[in-house]
Amino acid sequence: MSTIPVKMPNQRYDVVIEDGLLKTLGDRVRQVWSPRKVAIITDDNVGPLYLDQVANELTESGFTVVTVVVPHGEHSKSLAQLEELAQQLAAASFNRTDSLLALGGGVVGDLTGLLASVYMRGIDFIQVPTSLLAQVDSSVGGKTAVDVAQVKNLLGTFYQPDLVLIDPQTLKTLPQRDLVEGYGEVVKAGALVGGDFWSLILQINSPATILQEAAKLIHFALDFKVEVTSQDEREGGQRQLLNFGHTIGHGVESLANGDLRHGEAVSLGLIAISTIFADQDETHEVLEKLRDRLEVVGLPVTSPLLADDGLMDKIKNDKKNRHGYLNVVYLNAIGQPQIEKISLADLADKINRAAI
Ligand SMILES: NC(=O)c1ccc[n+]([C@@H]2O[C@H](COP(=O)([O-])OP(=O)(O)OC[C@H]3O[C@@H](n4cnc5c(N)ncnc54)[C@H](O)[C@@H]3O)[C@@H](O)[C@H]2O)c1
Ligand SMILES: O=C(O)C(=O)C[C@@H](O)[C@H](O)[C@H](O)COP(=O)(O)O
Ligand SMILES: [Zn+2]
Repeated sequence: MSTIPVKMPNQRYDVVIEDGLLKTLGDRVRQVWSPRKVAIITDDNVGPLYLDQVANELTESGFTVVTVVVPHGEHSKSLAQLEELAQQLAAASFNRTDSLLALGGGVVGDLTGLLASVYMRGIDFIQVPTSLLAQVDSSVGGKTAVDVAQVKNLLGTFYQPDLVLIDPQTLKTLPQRDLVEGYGEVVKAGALVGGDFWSLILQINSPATILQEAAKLIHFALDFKVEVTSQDEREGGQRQLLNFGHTIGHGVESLANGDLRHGEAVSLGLIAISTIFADQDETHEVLEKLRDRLEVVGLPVTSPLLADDGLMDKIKNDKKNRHGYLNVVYLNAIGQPQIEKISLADLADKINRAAI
């Protein structure tokens, strides 16, 4: 068992990582919350696997449990779904003393976090991430969101959970495609950090090894994410590094309209941005190292969507767009990231010329 304390400017919370943690979830939650009504929000894949266990744990610890199951997949990160959930909470008479628990992947986490931040102007919530992506990235740091107008995360808030409970054992039921896509965010983080984290990534040669090394990967990724987000919650500076691969990645993810998982889109985005900046021996080496690590587990490194006429239209909606200029992240070497300001016109030109 290990606990990573997260100290935000106005709040602190713990990230607890432990095999089999779901079995003691009630006690853990009781350490941060008094008895109250709790809505567990999950999806229709995760629900049948873990909802009864989590609901029983909470009930036995004195909580009154309401359960809500949304359809799995990115399409549930929508305003319509958010409104439906708010109506369900209102129908169950939830008020400011009641709380939410997100049980699932990044979709459930982002949606539940946003709901918690706006329901009655803010109620408490806990993250119980069950996908690799959510365990290494989305459950920590407080970004919440839904997609609107086919723009990723267009509406969202910064809103921190009271607790993050990670049971790596849940990854055993994760389908292989979802395990591997989550690993796209791990490669992103490992390439930013370098050192021992990257050395571990060099040992991962198959989906099976991702699973074997999951606990270590979660620790490395979250140590980094906690450090960055606790110093720059609102993404004014270093937090922008976590968007490595996302400028073009989010563009292709939106174009794919649900056919690409987020981590797959990030994989494409990491290669695309690294190709654009591969103008010296060192940056060429970075590109080849990333390609090797992504390809070896079956992540996509090229897609016709990168040549789609609509790509720049999606990219211009990026939150990092300031008056036609974007801050993009690339690596001078593994572990040596750089944030670079570039005009949209220049980026469009580079994407066309790179022929990724
Ligand atoms: N807030 C953040 O900082 C942040 C960071 C990265 C990604 N995200 C967002 O996260 C989302 C992607 O998250 P994701 O990849 O977890 O997708 P997801 O939530 O759709 O989960 C992937 C699939 O795995 C299933 N699943 C999850 N856990 C399971 C388990 N233990 N056993 C069996 N099936 C399981 C889900 O039902 C789903 O079908 C995207 O919307 C992305 O934008 C947010
Ligand atoms: O936590 C962050 O900051 C990140 O950028 C992590 C990303 O992996 C994640 O996909 C995030 O949701 C992207 O946020 P956005 O602000 O680009 O929508
Ligand atoms: Zn991401």
